[in-house]
Amino acid sequence: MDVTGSADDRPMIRLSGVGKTYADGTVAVHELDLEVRRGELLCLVGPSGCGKSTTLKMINRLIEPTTGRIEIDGQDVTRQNPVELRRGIGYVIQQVGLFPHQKVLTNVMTVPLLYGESRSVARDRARELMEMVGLDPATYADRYPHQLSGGEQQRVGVARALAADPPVLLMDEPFGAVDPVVRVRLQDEFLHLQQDLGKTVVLVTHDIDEAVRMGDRVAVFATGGRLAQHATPADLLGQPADEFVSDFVGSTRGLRRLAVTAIDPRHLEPLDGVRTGDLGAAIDVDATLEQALAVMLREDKPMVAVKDGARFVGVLTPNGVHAALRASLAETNGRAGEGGPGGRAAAD
Ligand SMILES: Nc1ncnc2c1ncn2[C@@H]1O[C@H](COP(=O)(O)OP(=O)(O)OP(=O)(O)O)[C@@H](O)[C@H]1O
Repeated sequence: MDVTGSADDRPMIRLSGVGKTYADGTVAVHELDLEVRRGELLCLVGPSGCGKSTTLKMINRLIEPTTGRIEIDGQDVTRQNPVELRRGIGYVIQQVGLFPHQKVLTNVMTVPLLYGESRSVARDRARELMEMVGLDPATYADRYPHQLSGGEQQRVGVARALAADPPVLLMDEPFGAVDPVVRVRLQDEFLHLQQDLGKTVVLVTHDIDEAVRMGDRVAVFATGGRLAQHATPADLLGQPADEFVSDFVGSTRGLRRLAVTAIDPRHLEPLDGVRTGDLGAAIDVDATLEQALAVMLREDKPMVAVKDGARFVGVLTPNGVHAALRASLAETNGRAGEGGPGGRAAAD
C-alpha cells in the first residue's frame, strides 16, 4: 500500500498565501490558502468586490498574483506557458463571449479547430457537445447567438468551455444573466452533467443559495479578499464561522439547510395504518428534506411516502422533517465542538 497517498489524494488546485494588490493599492485578495480536490465543485461566494473574480482569474493567469503560489495538479502555474495552461482550463463567464457573426456550431467548433482538429472532427465534437448541454443541433446549429435566449447562450458557453475536455473548469457567475427559473434549471443541468464529467470546478457567485446548492464545498469571502470560511454547505449553514458569515448566509439558514440535508430513515414512521389519501407522491430515500416538504405542499398532504428503489421504507411527516433537521444541526455542532469540520478548520 502506498502510504504517501495516491495521486488522487493530491488537490487538483492549491493556492498558498496568494495575494493580489492592484497598481492603485487596492488589496483584492489577501493571503489566500485554498485547496480544491479532484472532481470537486468549489463555490466562491461573497459580497461584491471581495476578490472572487480576481481569485478565479489568477488560477488561469488572466491576472498575475502579487504574492503566493498557485499549483494545478502539482505544477506551479507561473512556470507554465499561459496559452498551454489555459488549454487545460475551461472558462465560462456571464457575458458568454460568443462570436456574434458566427453560427452556434461554428462558435463551438472554434476550440477543437484551435487545437488542430480537422473540420469534420471539430464539427462532430461540436455537435456532441451541443447535445451534451441540451441543445439539439438540428434546431440550434445554424442559429446565430442573437437568435438564442439567455439560457441557451449560456449553454453554448458551457459547451465551448468543455470542447477541449479540460480537467479544470472555472466559471464566473455562469448563471448570473438569466431569470431565477432558468437559473435553477441551468444549475440542475450543470450538476447533472458534472456527475458524468467529474471535472474540478471553481464557480464564482454572489448568490448564497446557488453556492449551497451547487458546491461540494463553499468558500465564503469577506471584503478585502479575506477567506471567512471554507466548508461543506451543511457545515456552513449549521456552523457559520463568525458573525460575518452568519449574516451573509442569513437568518433563514435553517430553511436553506433543508435543501442540503438528506432524509434519514431513522425519522420515518411506519407505513402501516396510514390512509392512502393522506400520502403525497412517493419520493426516493436519497431526496432532500426540502424535496420532501415540496411534495407535501404541492399536493397538500400531511405526509409523503419514502421509497428505497421499489421498496417503501416509511412515511415522512413535517415532524420527521423537524427531527431530521435538528439531528443534522446537532451533529454539525457536535463535530465543531470536537474541533471537527464546521469552521475554517474544515478548510483542508
Ligand atoms: N484592475 C483593477 N484595478 C484596481 N482595482 C481593481 C481592479 N480589478 C478589480 N479591482 C478591485 O479589486 C476588488 C476585488 O474585485 P473582484 O472583481 O475580484 O471582486 P468580486 O468579488 O469578483 O466582485 P463582484 O461580485 O462585484 O464581481 C474590488 O475592490 C475591485 O474594485
